Amino acid sequence: MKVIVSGGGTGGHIYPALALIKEIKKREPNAEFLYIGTEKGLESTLVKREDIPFKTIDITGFKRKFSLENVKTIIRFFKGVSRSKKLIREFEPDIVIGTGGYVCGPVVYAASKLNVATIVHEQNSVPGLTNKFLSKYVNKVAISFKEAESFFPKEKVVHTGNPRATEASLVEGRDRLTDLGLNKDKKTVLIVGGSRGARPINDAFLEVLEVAGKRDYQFLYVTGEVHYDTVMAKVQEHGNPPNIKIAPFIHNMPEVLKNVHLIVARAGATTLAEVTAIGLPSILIPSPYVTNNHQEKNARALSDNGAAVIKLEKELSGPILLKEIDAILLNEKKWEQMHKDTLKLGMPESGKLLYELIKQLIK
Ligand SMILES: CC(=O)N[C@H]1[C@@H](OP(=O)(O)OP(=O)(O)OC[C@H]2O[C@@H](n3ccc(=O)[nH]c3=O)[C@H](O)[C@@H]2O)O[C@H](CO)[C@@H](O)[C@@H]1O
Repeated sequence: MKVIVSGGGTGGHIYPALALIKEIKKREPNAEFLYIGTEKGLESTLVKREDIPFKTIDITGFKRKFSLENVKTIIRFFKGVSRSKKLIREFEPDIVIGTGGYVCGPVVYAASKLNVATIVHEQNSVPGLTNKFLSKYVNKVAISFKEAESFFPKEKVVHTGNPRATEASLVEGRDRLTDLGLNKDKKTVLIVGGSRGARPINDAFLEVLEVAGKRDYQFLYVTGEVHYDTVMAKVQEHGNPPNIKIAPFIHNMPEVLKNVHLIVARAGATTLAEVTAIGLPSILIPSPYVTNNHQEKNARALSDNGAAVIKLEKELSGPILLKEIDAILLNEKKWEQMHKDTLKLGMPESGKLLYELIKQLIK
């Protein structure tokens, strides 16, 4: 099988693509892949770490308001389509799969025009602009939340879930805490603001750093690459508590998720696919800066089922965050209930479902 995958910008679009590649490789070791991304996006770092051929196109996002930038974006889009057609003709894929982010727009569109089988994978409960546009041209739309169904042509929608759920559920639970300077026998809270970090979450936690430093449990605090130096400076000022370890970014996050007891995070859809796959209780602070407030809707799908506690950014403060962490981590019964309710929402079979959809289209 020959597959082109395209998705990028942030981890939430890239990791599902990488997880899908892993899933196909597991079943068809001779399968060949080409990943198309942008040079500037996070995908250029993440995909290059894997042994996957990577090519780029030059494209920017579309602004919702009218602007001169949008005219340039349209020109870049058509240039991207023509470069994508070239790459597709050279590689001769059986299928082209887009996992969101604006880079997959020209790639998947070009494939549909060349009559190559196409799928877009939507991670969120409310789709982004690119996937909505592409849904008119593709053969199938694979969704992760049932709530996304109504945004797409009904006959094309298949509820596969997010292949990263499979990766998270299958990963070995080797001890990553010791590697990170933590105690593997203590309860651990992971604080992470999505693939690029989130300043409001960082600020809230920094407010209570000294109190948190006296807790019996410990923290793995992932700041995001761009915020790392600022946070580190503040942590040093507060005496660098030994039960709090700071990292800018974590590679192979599913391994770490298996080692922690609670996650405080944004409500990015791929993170949620991972936590539900393994039943990890969460405190979610949806980003209010995303299209159609989709993170809050992602988060509600969990909290409405007892799987997560939501704190909106406007009601977030350090003491409130620590109180919510205590309420879950120090109450076995509550933790157990959240664990069970979270697990019920998981779709660890997602990788297989998406693989089967691909096979159906290319047979
Ligand atoms: C600001 C923005 O537009 N965010 C969107 C973006 O978020 P973002 O890229 O933050 O998406 P997610 O939270 O869904 O996924 C992050 C991914 O990165 C991984 N990870 C994260 C931190 C780290 O240190 N190491 C690591 O590997 C996580 O395990 C996960 O696999 O894509 C998501 C999926 O479409 C959307 O739901 C989000 O709304």
